[in-house]
Amino acid sequence: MSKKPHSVKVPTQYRAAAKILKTAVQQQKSVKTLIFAEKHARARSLQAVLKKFSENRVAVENAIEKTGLLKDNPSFDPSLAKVLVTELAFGRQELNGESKPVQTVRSYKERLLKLISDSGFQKKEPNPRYVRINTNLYSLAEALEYLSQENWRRKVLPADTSYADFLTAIKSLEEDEFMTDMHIEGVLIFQAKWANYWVTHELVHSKRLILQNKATSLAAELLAPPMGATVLDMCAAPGMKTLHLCNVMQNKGCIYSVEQDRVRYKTLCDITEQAGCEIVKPILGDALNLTSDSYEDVEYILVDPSCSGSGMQSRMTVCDEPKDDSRLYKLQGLQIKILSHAMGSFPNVKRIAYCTCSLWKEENEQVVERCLQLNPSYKLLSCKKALRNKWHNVGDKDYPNIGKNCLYCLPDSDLTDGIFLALFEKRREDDKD
Ligand SMILES: C[S@@+](CC[C@H](N)C(=O)[O-])C[C@H]1O[C@@H](n2cnc3c(N)ncnc32)[C@H](O)[C@@H]1O
Repeated sequence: MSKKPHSVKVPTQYRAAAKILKTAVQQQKSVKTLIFAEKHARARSLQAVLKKFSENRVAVENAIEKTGLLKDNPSFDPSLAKVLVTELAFGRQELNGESKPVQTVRSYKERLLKLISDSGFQKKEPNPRYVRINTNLYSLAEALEYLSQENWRRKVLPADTSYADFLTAIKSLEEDEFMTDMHIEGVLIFQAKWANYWVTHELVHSKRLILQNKATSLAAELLAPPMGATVLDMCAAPGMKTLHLCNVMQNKGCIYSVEQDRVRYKTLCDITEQAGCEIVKPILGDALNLTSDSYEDVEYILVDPSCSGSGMQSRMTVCDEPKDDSRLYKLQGLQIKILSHAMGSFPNVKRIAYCTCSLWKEENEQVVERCLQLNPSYKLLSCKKALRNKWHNVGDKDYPNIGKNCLYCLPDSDLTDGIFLALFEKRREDDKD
């Protein structure tokens, strides 16, 4: 009796990507976390194809539906179809092997590509690559000297440039050009095409340069603790803002950096040590348990609590993400608890910065509103004024006296990740408002 021939297997890489996609959609899990857990030798190529799918999801899903690929082939795994069509249209533009699913997608190639090009689908231009100088280890002068030696051209704008003109200048950066940021000293801006170039750069490995989005660098910039100050970072890991605070304070003073998650605490310790932070005291524990007995000297506090992350541009969205009210409600409760604890527990505090990488009002304006009600000894400062009015996006005007003082970074208009920021100051006895 003749043996049934073995069917040709789908290459592991496509199967692994499809499995991740399926789990991410069905279990609402983060693609990045799933890739990390996969321990697949080719994590990079998995990441590449899934990122391409996330960027071109509408076009891929539309083309699959209109060609009838899944209807004609009912046993075809829809996640695998999405991976293969993405690779064919937006990735390597060819498929490996002779497995049945690969052959099927190849047979639809012309129709798929025509539908995608006819749809006029325009991929959103990615935002620029921001690189921040870690002044613990490297100076602005050294960085500029290095870039000039490497033939990068610095695009310099006049000192009175408006914010709108600054944004236009970023959009028209040439391939070999870079700019320095108009709000945060030591933030360098490159075309998005250099994103991966910097990931593997020696200056980044040695922590002299830090890959940190401009939006998240605004928190330490606006809190602005002076040299020698005592600062409490209540939600600190992995430590990006602790490190920036350390730079703002020129590595002089004291930063208590609190993190409750043991694994993330270890990362916080490693990063701050490698980055040359001499004033950081990492603390493993719940920030809600800190009392003024041990932290009476705290003058400045950063509150950057866990949030929905809805503003993060590096997240890979692989399906429609409806607003999850019950999750937001829980997060809001924790955010109010932590910010209110910051306001109520430390007698010598002068300023507090609250930030989230969420664009939901529930985690932003509503938290600020509630904490001001609970802690009337604090008032809001205008973030826009602190940026010399060179800013466009503020909070929602439906929150009187709150919205206008808060700040949003919005991906499409500010060319950054999406974040929210509020800055509080302790009232003096004679303060009216
Ligand atoms: C948004 S992340 C902070 C990012 C960090 N500020 C940075 O810039 O790298 C929030 C962190 O706060 C931690 N966290 C949440 N609630 C906490 C609490 N009550 N006490 C201490 N850490 C907390 C979480 O484990 C998480 O690592």
